[in-house]
Amino acid sequence: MSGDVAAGAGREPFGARLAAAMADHGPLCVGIDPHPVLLADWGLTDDAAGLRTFARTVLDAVGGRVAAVKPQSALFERHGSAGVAVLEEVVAAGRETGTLVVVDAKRGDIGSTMAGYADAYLRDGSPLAGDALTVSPYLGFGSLDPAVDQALATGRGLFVLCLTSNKEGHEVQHARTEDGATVAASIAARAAALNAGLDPMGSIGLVVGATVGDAATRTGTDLTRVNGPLLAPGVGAQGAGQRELTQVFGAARRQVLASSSRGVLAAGPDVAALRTAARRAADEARAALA
Ligand SMILES: O=C(O)c1cc(=O)[nH]c(=O)n1[C@@H]1O[C@H](COP(=O)(O)O)[C@@H](O)[C@H]1O
Repeated sequence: MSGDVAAGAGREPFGARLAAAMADHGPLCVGIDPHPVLLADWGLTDDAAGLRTFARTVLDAVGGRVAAVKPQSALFERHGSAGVAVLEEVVAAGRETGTLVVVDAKRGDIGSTMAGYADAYLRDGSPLAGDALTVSPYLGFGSLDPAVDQALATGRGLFVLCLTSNKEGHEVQHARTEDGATVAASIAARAAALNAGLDPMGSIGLVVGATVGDAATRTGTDLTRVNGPLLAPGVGAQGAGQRELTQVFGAARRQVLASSSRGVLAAGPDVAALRTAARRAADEARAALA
């Protein structure tokens, strides 16, 4: 495994593609999270047909206009194979719009099983393979090796959970490892090693919630050395805004891809209103992270 494996299928590495998309459209990822309550608000049924209309509406509004979209797998899986089939359609349709697709499935397992997830979410030709996948390193960062290898070989990316936006995350992420470093700091250091020397940035990103306050400082997590994208959920519905983005990321802010789901989706189902909400969120993120 190394950080400079050539991208497969002639595709530029994810880190380079994301850097270009963020420069073009602003540092915003719009989450496609079809919560039951949102489906009801939009006048849609809580079934596969409702999911399809919901996701297509979001893509009509923001496809080709934002840096990335992030379908939340759990909310498609709720409907079993019919929901997963819609997720596959969303991945394909999102990629056709030219917007990068981050599949938010937070996968993590022992290495041999992780290879299966890597095939499912990161292999060329797999119907669930977007441009990047969220993964969980809490079975040990090395357990993610199959996903790292597959991502780097196919020009895809990973977002590894590091300092998550939920209030319980500190129980694990602030704990200390055998060498005395915090779990979060050691995860960031492993990502940094994989991204070292890559320009404009590597493809192994981290998830650092915009809600975590000064957790990076308190855990000794040096985000400025990661040289990879920092996905920052928590913007909007979880309470983070421009001030939090600036405070949490400091000197690492140029690597940040702010992520908002309900904060944008609440403007639906009107396509123009969704587009305006996404534009506003992207402009705010750009200003906060400039
Ligand atoms: O990996 C994620 O995207 C993620 C990590 C994290 O620490 N916190 C977090 O909220 N998320 C996801 O980001 C989305 C947040 O949605 P909103 O709170 O509606 O903006 C959900 O799909 C979450 O699962």
